[in-house]
Amino acid sequence: MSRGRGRNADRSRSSRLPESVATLTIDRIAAGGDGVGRLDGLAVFVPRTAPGDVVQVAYVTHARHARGRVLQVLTPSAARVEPICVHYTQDRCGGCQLQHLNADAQTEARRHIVQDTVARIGKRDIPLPALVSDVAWGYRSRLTLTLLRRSAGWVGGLHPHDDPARVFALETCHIAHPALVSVWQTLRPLIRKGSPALPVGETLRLGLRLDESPEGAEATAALTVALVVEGGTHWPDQESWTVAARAADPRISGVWYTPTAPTTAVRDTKNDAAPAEYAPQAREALAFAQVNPVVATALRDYVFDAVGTFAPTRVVDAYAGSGALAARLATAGISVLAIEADPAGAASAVEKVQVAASGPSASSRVLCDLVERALPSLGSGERPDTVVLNPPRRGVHADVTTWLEADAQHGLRGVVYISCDPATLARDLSRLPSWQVAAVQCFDMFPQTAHVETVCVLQRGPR
Ligand SMILES: C[S@@+](CC[C@H](N)C(=O)[O-])C[C@H]1O[C@@H](n2cnc3c(N)ncnc32)[C@H](O)[C@@H]1O
Repeated sequence: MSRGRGRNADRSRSSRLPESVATLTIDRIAAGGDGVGRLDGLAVFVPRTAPGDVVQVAYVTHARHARGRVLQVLTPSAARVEPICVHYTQDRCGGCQLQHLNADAQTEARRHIVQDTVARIGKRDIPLPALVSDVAWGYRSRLTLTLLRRSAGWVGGLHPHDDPARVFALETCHIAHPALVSVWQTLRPLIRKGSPALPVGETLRLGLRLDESPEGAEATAALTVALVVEGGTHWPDQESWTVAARAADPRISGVWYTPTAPTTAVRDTKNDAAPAEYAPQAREALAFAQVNPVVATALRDYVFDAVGTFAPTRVVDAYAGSGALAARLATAGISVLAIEADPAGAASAVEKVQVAASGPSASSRVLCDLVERALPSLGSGERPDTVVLNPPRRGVHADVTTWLEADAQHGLRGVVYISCDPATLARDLSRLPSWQVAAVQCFDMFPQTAHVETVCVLQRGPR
């Protein structure tokens, strides 16, 4: 996250600073997906390069590193392949970072990103993690586009990696499920025309989300797609727009609208204090379904087994989403406390856990609260022996790591941390000196990108 902000700040500074030109060899892929080479010890980050490339670059030096752009590939790496998406080359689409690398090179890049980041930020040495992979294309069950108002109508698309203020018109996306792409192609004329009107505003986000996991669906033709429109102040024409959209494509199951800056009040179930404010980022409420359902199933199995290694009787499932793991643990006879801040997610978790809990897991329950507030206020009889953490990209609040470190938690035997951002995982590990990494495994949830999902199993002991 911080690296993303850093890159944007670098980008705007770079546009004002003079460039130098040099030839360099790319050694590795850094977190974020840029290739890195060295010039007299100075690390130069160059997007869209491959380990082994010899490139001529124009670069700008910042405090402790430099950022470059390729002028010419002098000797291409053997790991290079021709990207299959026209937007990757023609529009420099920022959605994928590694389409120009073959599958093996992508796998190595993601494994090393995790290992290097944990060493650099977390100050821990871990073995090079294995990566569980499945399909490389058409895997995304969600597609989020930016809509920009034009003099007449709207343009909808994604941002170039080197110009986040610009939006190019998206025609296709090879990592999104074909049903999403096909619904988007049907919707484009309606959006371009701007009638019926979209919400009142200049910039909107449009999310397309498969209602059902493609695994479970008989065929792509049977899939339906929910639309989530975000931004603007209000949407007087929502009803007529919805009618027009569904007439254009009957696969659209519904249209949800959230004006700019959604904020949800979180009920303090403990002491009835004034509700805390919880602002779901990037509409986390609608993100319960994993982006890549096939790999998500492998990940859930791994997490379930990892929890089992601690022979738990009482588990906290923190950042529980809609409660799939909590319900599975309760079905296995484990008493679970699921904590989820989003009221819609928590409500869905309540339904699942109620059905699953019986016998030894009958005391299972769901708390709609912030994890950083709920954990420190657990009573002594409620303390878990195992904790699952599955936070959003920003990682866990410092109060959570403080709680995991506290002496009072000595009954706690294991932590299973699921992370979609190696940098925040590494930061959180650096705050957990009394926990050692017992196992680490990566999941290829986002092929063609530099993103990777990591599960880190922690047990008590010197690091
Ligand atoms: C990465 S998702 C994980 C969801 C779920 N465990 C799963 O596997 O699908 C993170 C979840 O944490 C919730 N969340 C974010 N910040 C939170 C906080 N501070 N306290 C409690 N829940 C939070 C989000 O609403 C979201 O459901």
